[in-house]
Amino acid sequence: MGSETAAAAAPLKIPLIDFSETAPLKQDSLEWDSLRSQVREAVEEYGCFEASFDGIPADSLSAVFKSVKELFDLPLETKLKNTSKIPLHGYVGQWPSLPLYESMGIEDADVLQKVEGSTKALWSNGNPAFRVMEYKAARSCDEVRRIHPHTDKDMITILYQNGVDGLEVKNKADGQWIKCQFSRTTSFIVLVGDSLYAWLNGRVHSPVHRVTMSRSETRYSLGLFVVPKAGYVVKAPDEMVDEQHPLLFKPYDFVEFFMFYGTEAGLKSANALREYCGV
Ligand SMILES: O=C(O)CCC(=O)C(=O)O
Ligand SMILES: [Fe+2]
Repeated sequence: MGSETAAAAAPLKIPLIDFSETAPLKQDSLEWDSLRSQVREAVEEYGCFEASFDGIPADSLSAVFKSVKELFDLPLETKLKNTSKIPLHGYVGQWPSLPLYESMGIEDADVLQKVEGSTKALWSNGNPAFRVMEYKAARSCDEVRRIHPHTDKDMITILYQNGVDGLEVKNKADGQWIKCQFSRTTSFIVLVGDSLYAWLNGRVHSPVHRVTMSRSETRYSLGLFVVPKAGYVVKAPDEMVDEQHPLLFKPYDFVEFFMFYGTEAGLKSANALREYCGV
């Protein structure tokens, strides 16, 4: 009885999946099957999971955040040199509704080429975009919203942070906000985006998430956003559509949809993808 009460009161957590022990993975091995089932269950029930992977040297991780801090410490006019017509690519900041938030999307920089090189094998139709984000420390300790609730529009997002928590994911089962406490310094958060949800015709969950912080420490996060290449049409394969899973979205060009998302109507919409091409 006592333990049942304790379990009921325990804060909700997103699933933790450990990729460290099994690297490099052998396809169709027992470990492969077990990880595949864990990932499948996590993306169906939560739309996200914490991926722990200890294969990255600690000095690389600290060097990345040192460079990210230097990047955001640059004068505003320098940061504004990296702008883009595509929403959320290039420099984003100085928004009156999010005064403590800045981000820098890196498209054609050397960093991206390195990222692309190592991910091409995994996502041959993909075009990963890399974005680094800064959430400045607040003067008061009150909870302050740093990013409004939203779903990601891409296929998959992989996030890493500098040890300062803030990401919250809305639980599919009961709508409660789950605070993502990275349980290890070698953890990443993997989130399903709307385009994977559309491509798999609703078989995975694309979770609403936000960033809220009360700590008076600056948070840095790194995001790898896996998006389809320009001109790629996201279309659910026939085998994803049946009586129990009627087609949810008409085929759409990802970049054209993303441009719609960046318009006033797209940003205001509670569900931009449904509004753009819902059946
Ligand atoms: O900084 C984070 O942890 C999340 C950022 C995010 O949700 C986004 O950029 O879409
Ligand atoms: Fe997001």
